[in-house]
Amino acid sequence: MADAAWTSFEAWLAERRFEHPPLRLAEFAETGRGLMATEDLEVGDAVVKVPARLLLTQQRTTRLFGGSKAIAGLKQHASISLFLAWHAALGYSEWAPYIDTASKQRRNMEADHASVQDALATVDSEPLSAALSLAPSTTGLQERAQALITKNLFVWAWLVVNTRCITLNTDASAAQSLLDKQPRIALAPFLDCLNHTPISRIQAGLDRADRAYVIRTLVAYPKGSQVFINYGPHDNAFLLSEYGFVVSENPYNHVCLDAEMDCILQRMPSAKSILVAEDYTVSRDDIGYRFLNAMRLMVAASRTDDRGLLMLVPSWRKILNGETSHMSEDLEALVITNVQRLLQE
Ligand SMILES: C[S@@+](CC[C@H](N)C(=O)[O-])C[C@H]1O[C@@H](n2cnc3c(N)ncnc32)[C@H](O)[C@@H]1O
Repeated sequence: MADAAWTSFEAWLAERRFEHPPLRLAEFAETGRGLMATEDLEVGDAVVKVPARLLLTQQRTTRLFGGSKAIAGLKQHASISLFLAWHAALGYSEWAPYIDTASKQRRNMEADHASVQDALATVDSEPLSAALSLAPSTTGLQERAQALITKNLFVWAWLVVNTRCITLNTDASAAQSLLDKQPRIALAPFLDCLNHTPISRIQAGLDRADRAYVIRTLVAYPKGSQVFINYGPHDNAFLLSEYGFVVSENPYNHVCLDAEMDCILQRMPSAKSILVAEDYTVSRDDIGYRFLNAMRLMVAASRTDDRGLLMLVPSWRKILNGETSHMSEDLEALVITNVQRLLQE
């Protein structure tokens, strides 16, 4: 794929001593722009190693505003978006070759995915006004930012971050810190040209020895094929709203039955008072655990009165605690019949 923006991006990477594995930008019929292996990749090979110094994190974006505490106080998504919008507006930024490759994707998204309009509706313009009002006016930055950063530009930057950022602290050693801290996000040049497939298997994380964010593939790729990473266990509804695309045969697809269940529960006040009515799902290969257990209680409730149900609740709770698999053979057979009927409807 001959692309002037890509050529200058490659030169930009080389100037920064970023050596990437044998991948190049290419256009693919199914997925659009992505990265192609120019040599065979074996299991365990690095797909990308982004030097830590090139990761666009909130710390870096805060430096743009001279370390202003007010900017550091912004949420990280807003802060990185602001950095991108600001550098895109300047036009002569040292980040321009990277920003140019990222901006190509925006046009794809707008042209191809009506759902992006929904995503735009959810973009909160607050970070922009917060950023602008917080920027120290004595430096003239506030006035310049107000003149240069339009709402459209900021929305573009917001979408770039949304669709291209990685989460840094996902490895096992950071699991504990994830419990009490927000995930730390970053833009990672070059890595963010990799497309998603739910069947790719990867190992990803910060490598202290390499001082880089490293992704290794756990599946082999022959020369000439598209190399994928896995953005996470997302169903198509999530992929569409967050990234603007869907994949066929997505094993994470599921149907939410909350509305149907709520309708049934309206007629069963006693069961409704026991169940938390949400997150009832079924997928192609799996009947959601919450859904199945709710059906067990509802079937039991349909065969008895309120007092009878209260007597049954302890044995139903045993299923929740993993102490038993069902309340009785009879009830379980009825549950299966009811689930089948509901799914056919
Ligand atoms: C991190 S970027 C990947 C590189 C991007 N395709 C590009 O041209 O720069 C994420 C975006 O790529 C596209 N994408 C990723 N995986 C895809 C897939 N399997 N099918 C279609 N589009 C995909 C979507 O537009 C998504 O928002």
